[in-house]
Amino acid sequence: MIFAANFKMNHTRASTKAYLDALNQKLASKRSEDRVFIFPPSTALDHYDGDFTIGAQNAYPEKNGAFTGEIGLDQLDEFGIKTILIGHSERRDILGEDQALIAQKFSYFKSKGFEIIYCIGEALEVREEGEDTVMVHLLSQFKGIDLAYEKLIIAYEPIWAIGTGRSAKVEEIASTHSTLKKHFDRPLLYGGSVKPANIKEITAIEGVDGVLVGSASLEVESFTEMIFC
Ligand SMILES: O=C(CO)COP(=O)(O)O
Repeated sequence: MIFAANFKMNHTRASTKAYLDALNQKLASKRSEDRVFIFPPSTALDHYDGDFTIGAQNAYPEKNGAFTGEIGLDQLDEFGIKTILIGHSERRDILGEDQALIAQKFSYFKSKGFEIIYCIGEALEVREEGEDTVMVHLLSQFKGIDLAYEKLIIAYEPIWAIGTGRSAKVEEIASTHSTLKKHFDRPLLYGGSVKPANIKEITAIEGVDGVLVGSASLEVESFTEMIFC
């Protein structure tokens, strides 16, 4: 199983370090086949030792240059970061990233050999149109994305389940994952209100290879409870 923590705009450099120290101790007894990813805010990127992978929540698809407010390859290289999250709905919807920019980021970081966690997801009004419409929407978010990339992990995160406390139902996750998996042979994570109370039933679903967790990953006790569920 893959357990990925997306801190979003939470935690500081100091609190990330304290979190990772505590996480590291707990991970001493982790199942060797499980993988743990942490995506801290960019100000907390650093070299950290431990049985986990640190990734960037975002970066601009250039080495360096005149891109005010962004970080690029040079800033990630400084800390040996080789993992990136791309396509999160908050970046698509709040920061206005379109599919062309997302695909550009994908191609750039693929060319640099990054492991990419690529997010897709639909809004509630799309879900309400039914599974066929959901699929058309989700597949449109693969435009320009090489689904055969060997360092690709896909994360399905229905927007209506993110930060709402209301995860998608087991049947919805099972059916969406099984249809999505006809289109690629890569690990597929579920994200959206994953928490200790529902981790067992979500990770038991066929076609779920792991979880991408926001709110419930912010406390190290809660995140490790899920890893050891
Ligand atoms: O967006 C998410 C992870 O990327 C999910 O967030 P929540 O776990 O807070 O719903």
